[in-house]
Amino acid sequence: MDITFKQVDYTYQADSPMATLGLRDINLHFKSGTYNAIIGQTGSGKSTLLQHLNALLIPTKGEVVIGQQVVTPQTKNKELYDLRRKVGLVFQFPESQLFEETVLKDVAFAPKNFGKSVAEADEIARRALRLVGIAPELEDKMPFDLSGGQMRRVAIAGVLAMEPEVLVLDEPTAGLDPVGREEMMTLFAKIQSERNLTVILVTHQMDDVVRYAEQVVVMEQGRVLKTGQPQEIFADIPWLHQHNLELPSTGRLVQQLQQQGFQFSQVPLTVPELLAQLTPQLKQVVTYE
Ligand SMILES: Nc1ncnc2c1ncn2[C@@H]1O[C@H](COP(=O)(O)OP(=O)(O)OP(=O)(O)O)[C@@H](O)[C@H]1O
Repeated sequence: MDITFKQVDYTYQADSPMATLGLRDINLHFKSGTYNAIIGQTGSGKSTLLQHLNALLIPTKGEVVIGQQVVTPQTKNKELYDLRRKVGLVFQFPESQLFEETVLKDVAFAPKNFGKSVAEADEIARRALRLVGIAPELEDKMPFDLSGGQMRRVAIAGVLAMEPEVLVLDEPTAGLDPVGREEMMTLFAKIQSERNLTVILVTHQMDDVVRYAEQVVVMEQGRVLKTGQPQEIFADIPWLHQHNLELPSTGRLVQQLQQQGFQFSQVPLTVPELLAQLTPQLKQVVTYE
């Protein structure tokens, strides 16, 4: 599903003395089936923007077009039922929202709620559980008897069981160890390609942005500062510093190598790119010595 923001403002507590502008003049396009990342400092508006993707918040000015659905300040809640089914939102620490007495019931809750029979909903739930790597023998356990990583997978299966076309991920690997993070990110990439989903990921992990995102959106103070491919966003190290944005790990290494006199025509974003530029220079050093 294509998603377009047209001149969107969002004001918290509009028409009150406490009014705070959360988003200002957002113009953005997320192409159907692509993997997008949103980055920016704390308070830059990332979560506010995400909540517009399934109309948890609706713009106070402008419009958001999600597939066929146009959401404007006048849109009524009852018009948004279909949209909410098509856009799955994985919040930070989604496991905190598990509530049913068994794993299977928890995952089957959404499809039942959206009108499927019990048998159909259970079948959809089992498919989603297999996709996230939860074995059949865990289906009858209480969610809270599982490990933290398994609970998170169950919560994600609950979102996938809605069979969404768009998957919105708000720091989905927060609190996981490096192995758990890697597994989770690989899982999202697999789901995206298998189900041809549009993915929109908010993260502070720049290595994940470089590895997975086709488009990166940089936010600052409620505005979009820049959009582009990772190569365009991470090419300018002084610009990243100026806006307090982290570098991917290769970027940090490149900085140290530059201080030692090594030169890079463009900032390498992956280890193979780094090696391709570094190896000839290392050979020269060895030759001179
Ligand atoms: N419920 C709220 N009421 C009033 N202001 C809010 C509310 N939620 C967020 N804001 C304000 O809106 C702005 C954008 O906040 P938002 O949470 O979208 O940023 P963020 O980039 O997601 O931050 P973080 O990385 O910490 O999650 C901030 O100035 C914030 O203080």
